[in-house]
Amino acid sequence: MESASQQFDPKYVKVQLLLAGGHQYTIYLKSDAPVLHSLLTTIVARAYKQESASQTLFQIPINEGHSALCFSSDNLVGVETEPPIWVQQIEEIKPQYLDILNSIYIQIDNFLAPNEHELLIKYVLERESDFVSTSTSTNDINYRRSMVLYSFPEFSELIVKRIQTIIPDVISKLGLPSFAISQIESQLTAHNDGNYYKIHNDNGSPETATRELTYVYYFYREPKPFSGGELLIYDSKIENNFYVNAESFKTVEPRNNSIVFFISRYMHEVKPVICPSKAFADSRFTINGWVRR
Ligand SMILES: O=C(O)CCC(=O)C(=O)O
Ligand SMILES: [Fe+2]
Repeated sequence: MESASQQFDPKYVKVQLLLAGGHQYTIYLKSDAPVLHSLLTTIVARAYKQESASQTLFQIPINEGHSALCFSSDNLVGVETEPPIWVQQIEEIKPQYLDILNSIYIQIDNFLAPNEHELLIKYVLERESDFVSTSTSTNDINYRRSMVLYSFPEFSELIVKRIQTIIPDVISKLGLPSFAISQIESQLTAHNDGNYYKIHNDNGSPETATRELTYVYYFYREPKPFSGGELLIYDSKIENNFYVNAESFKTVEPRNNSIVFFISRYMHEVKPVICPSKAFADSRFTINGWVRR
């Protein structure tokens, strides 16, 4: 920290500190002074929201050492330097990725006993004619292609009861605060060759707003008669105070006799199913639904 007379010495840099609240201080620092380096790295770290941006205390002697300027690094808004010092941009860290909220899901294998799983497959194969084409709330015909069975009381009761026993554990594993469950809905779907469900969430309308959790139980005949049909669960980010999907996602394999739970607000999609036989019996079947608060 040097006197104003040194401002013309090329080894010195005139540094104007811009602090929160509109305060400004002008100091002169040697171009290789560690504190100058710290001031600049604080600005860089904060611009990129790095961990190293955690608070530090600057204590800078001024007035030839007769006074001290102390401030916390989080009050440092900017640094003006003369001659200009350009800080190298950090190319590989893109700030927006740091704000991504990672989606989490739970997948539990062997959810039903082998005999229950077998009976369920037999049950759906006998009810092919009761299946109807799915639709979406927007009635966009290109948004979703699959078949659905709305009434299957024997198995919906079984699944709902099983879910009730594990739901407190699932809620805590997903990091959600516990909530009182008002209802568990269920439907039975079949995705055959070329079927899909484009990106959507499950609680975006007034009628679905109380859905907290989505579950999907997968079942099909072995050997696996189709490929594709993965469930993609997108990570989120907040844009203009709204949750929107990020580009990144988790890929869920629809494993036979497994059940998946995730937060209904997450955006998700079902990739197209490839089922060479095109036989209904070879479909990717699910019992899926929603846990409402
Ligand atoms: O079949 C799946 O994997 C998910 C289905 C789904 O997202 C839905 O029915 O809302
Ligand atoms: Fe969904």
